[in-house]
Amino acid sequence: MEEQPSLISSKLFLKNRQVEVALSRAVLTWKEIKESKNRIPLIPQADLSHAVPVSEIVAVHKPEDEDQPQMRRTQKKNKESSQFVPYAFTVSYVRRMKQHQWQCSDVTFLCDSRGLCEQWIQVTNEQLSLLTNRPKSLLVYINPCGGKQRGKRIYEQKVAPVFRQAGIFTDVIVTERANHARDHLRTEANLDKYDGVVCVGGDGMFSEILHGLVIRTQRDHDVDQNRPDAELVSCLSRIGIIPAGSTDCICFATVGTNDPVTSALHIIVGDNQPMDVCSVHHKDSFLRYSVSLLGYGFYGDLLADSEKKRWLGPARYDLSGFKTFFCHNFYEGTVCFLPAEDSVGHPRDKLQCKSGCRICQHKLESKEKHKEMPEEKEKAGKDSNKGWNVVRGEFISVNSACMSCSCPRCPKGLSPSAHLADGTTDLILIKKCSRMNFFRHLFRHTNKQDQFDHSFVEVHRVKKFHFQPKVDSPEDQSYHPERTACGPKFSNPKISNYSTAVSSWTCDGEILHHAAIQVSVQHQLIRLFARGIEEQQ
Ligand SMILES: Nc1ncnc2c1ncn2[C@@H]1O[C@H](COP(=O)(O)OP(=O)(O)OP(=O)(O)O)[C@@H](O)[C@H]1O
Repeated sequence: MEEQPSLISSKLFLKNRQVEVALSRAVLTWKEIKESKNRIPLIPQADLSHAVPVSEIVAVHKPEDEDQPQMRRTQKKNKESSQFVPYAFTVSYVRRMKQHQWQCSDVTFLCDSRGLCEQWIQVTNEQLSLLTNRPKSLLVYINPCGGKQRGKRIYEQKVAPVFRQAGIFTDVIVTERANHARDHLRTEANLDKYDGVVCVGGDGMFSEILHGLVIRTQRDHDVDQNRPDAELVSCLSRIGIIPAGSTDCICFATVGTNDPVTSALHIIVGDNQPMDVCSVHHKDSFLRYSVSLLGYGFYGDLLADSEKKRWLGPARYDLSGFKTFFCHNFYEGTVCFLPAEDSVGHPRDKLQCKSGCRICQHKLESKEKHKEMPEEKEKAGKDSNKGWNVVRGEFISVNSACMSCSCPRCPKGLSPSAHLADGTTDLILIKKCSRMNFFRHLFRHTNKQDQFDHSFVEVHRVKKFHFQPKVDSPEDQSYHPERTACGPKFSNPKISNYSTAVSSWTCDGEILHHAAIQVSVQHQLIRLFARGIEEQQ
């Protein structure tokens, strides 16, 4: 990397040691200076040098600005060692720990003049003020009932102090009922006042924020969400997720860990991770948005059962998982899908979506090119019935993973190579097989073997898909699939007990009331305060 000129550099003290400290536009560095025994000039010790990118500095302040106990301890220590250098300033910065965890670390430098100390604070603050991607004010929604009901405590004890330190203004709303956050965002929230929205809770709470923001944006732009082919308008506000739920799958897949302080720091440094969203329709009416798992059959049954056991807390997923596995139901239906032919990736290519993902980037570039060629777009529109594939059969599970869906329970995820922002979803079809074979498939989610390498599993990277169960559920009775674009005709045998013939869809943990659905991927509809999973350093 090209070395940039220093904006300020001085010999300061760090604890009892003399250090050479320098700040450039890009990086703050400090190196210990040691006098060698034979008194040749001062020699910097490379192994004692540190470099912090300016973009990862949280704040700079005088130690007495701080009200935290940790800071008071630092001050006390400094007093003991600073009889000769009484002025100090502290730089708080992001420090990478193991497993993608970030911590806010402090380093306090001692100077022998007040003027020098103030100059350092001023020059560093000037550089921080140039980082325009950082949020200055945030609207925070806390679900006090999610996960182990610790959302409020997590926010107050771990997150609010770091936001305060970074000088972020916050308005906090503790929700009083389900859908409080969604309704507030949809109708009342003055979004112009904020640089982003923070969700303290689990995936269900995130889904509320997602719906509130997306619905509000479409309404503000007069977009009819009931039209499955409507081109939706991307949301301007970024969303930050402070994990405080039971699974926190979306936080884990976009940050790499479920740690509230790590998430708070990603918000402070103003990270920006675009994300695809699936819109789900039944006939011509909008049902829901999804960013992670849409699952019919196994996962739909599992979620429906676990909802009845909410009182069990996170353990409900294990219990319902066992029960659903032993029931071993399968469901007849037809899946039509439009493959993502322009995608450079494939669900089995083992190319994981990481920070700065090349595949998501490629898609964005080709979208920009496409925008410049309206006649091609028109042609594509006219041919919208072309290219659809049809699979009929009995399925244990039909899943669509818009992201890897990795979580602490399943670190590889349902589709390890799915991408956050490439405009596609991975459609996984698990056809009828023995219970033992299904177990083998599930077990491969926990080891290095390819979970898609079975004769009864198909996986496709798609832009759109439709599902029609063989038997209509009561909610679907008025649906006429003969009229859909991909046009397969379905018989409707009179089976009186539909509950054994039709499963339900789970859509990011919520149960849908229709089994016949149409799904479209909306490319980069939202943005998160995250950067995707970084390569381990
Ligand atoms: N004040 C509230 N009272 C009751 N329910 C609420 C309240 N605020 C939000 N909710 C609802 O609680 C549901 C569950 O919340 P959340 O997602 O935060 O936790 P979880 O379900 O335990 O975690 P996960 O979704 O990660 O498994 C959400 O669907 C949300 O709509």
